[in-house]
Amino acid sequence: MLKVDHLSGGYGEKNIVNNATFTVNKGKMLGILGPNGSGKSTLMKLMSGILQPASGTVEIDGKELWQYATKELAKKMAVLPQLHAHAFSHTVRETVSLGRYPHQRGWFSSWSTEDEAAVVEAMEMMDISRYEHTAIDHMSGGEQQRVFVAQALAQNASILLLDEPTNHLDINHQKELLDTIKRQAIERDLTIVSIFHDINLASMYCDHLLLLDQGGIAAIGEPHEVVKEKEIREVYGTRVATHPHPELPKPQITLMPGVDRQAVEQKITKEDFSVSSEMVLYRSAAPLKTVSSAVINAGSGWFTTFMNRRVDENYRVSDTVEELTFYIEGKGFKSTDTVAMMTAVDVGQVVLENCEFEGGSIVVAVTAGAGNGTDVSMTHLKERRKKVGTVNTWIFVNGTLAEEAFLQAMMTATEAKTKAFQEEKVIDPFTGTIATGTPTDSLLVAATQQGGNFQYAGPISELGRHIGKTVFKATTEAIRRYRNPAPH
Ligand SMILES: Nc1ncnc2c1ncn2[C@@H]1O[C@H](COP(=O)(O)OP(=O)(O)OP(=O)(O)O)[C@@H](O)[C@H]1O
Repeated sequence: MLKVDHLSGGYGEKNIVNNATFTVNKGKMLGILGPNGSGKSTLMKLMSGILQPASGTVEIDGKELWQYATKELAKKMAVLPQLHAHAFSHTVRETVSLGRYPHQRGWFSSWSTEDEAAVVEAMEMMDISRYEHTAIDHMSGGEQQRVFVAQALAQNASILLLDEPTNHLDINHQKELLDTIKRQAIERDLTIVSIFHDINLASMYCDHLLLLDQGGIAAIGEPHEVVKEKEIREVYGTRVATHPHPELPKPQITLMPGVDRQAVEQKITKEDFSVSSEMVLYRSAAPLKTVSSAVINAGSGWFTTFMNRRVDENYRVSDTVEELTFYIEGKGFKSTDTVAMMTAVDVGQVVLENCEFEGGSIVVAVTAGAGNGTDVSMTHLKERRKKVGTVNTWIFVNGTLAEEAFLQAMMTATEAKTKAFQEEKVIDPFTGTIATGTPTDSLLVAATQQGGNFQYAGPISELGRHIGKTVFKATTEAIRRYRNPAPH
């Protein structure tokens, strides 16, 4: 265990680090974050004993740093300093072997099988064995960095202090290095303290984070307690947005540029939509912020092309995404910039509605098939397919939506669709009750993110009221057209 208690110090009279108190337990990894000059390296130097503290203590396993003899301390603690352009002419193997010095009695006179095994293992872990005989001044910055990490690992200390270990490394080597270090922490119960400039990497790999601001601890805790928009903005002086990592319960940040988005001013109306027997298509002049359950590019993103494609009733392919991607590209659109849905319903019967209101307007497009009407409260049957039936609903908003407004718009639209099914008395053929939708319905909300601000889109908000009313109207009309198609 590493314990830092009321630690202050710096260079000469002036303290750079002020009153730092924290502990790092065995098997845990602490990330130190902070802007340039905030004192991260100085704190590390105080922790490793390179600098004498002005006050406070650093304890390893209950004993203060100064009570350890140099070699004894080196067996306990390995340090990876910030890498500078030094021109060593040692080979990789020689450099890594230097990590074994605390285990030597005389210089290399007592090279043991244990020393050899530690060096070989460290070189393998850092993927540098093939450069074993290369002089490190002939290697790239990233390769050199891996050599020095291998040297620290070869030391076999229970505490690792790392100053920007991912400096110079490409994304794959950053990941490989941090995976290795993290695995070491878990398997060998190592205590790791590492300085990071990359907040996202630190959040992903560290158990705890410490945010330094002008030598003082501005925040300490689990990543979700430290990586917060307000804290990061205050300490780094830059605007960020936080969002969850897709696979891990760790927050990530995205920088917000100081330069505004160069958006083309536009107002979407239903007259901009093209309808053919093959598809309903809308192409926007500028990317629209979109949330959808489409087949291609579901989830959230920014897109300019929106497609509702008609497929044959007997359309069956093994990979729908691949087939639809191919179709989109074949039509001359970019699949990375297109949100696409499919339906077996006659898309020529699409209902398009404009709705103007205070501060904005919306366009709603609905294609509906009611042959597979499903009562969601009674869906106990597995195979339900009867006839053609999918409701694809698009809502385009001329306005700026907050995150919650996107989700509320989807809820409001779903309720409006269900009400339309009720109004049109669409029956679930398997249960005989009124259907609430179909099993394959899709929904899309896209906004220009210009003009009026809409924080909410629930049923009593200005935007929600109009979404509810317009989606209900368009869906009832689409169901009527499905039942009683108008000639083209
Ligand atoms: N050897 C030194 N002698 C005197 N002052 C120093 C020395 N090293 C650093 N400083 C000062 O201490 C302050 C903190 O430096 P430190 O290197 O700890 O910051 P850091 O957070 O690691 O920065 P960076 O992100 O740029 O690496 C700086 O203002 C710096 O000028």
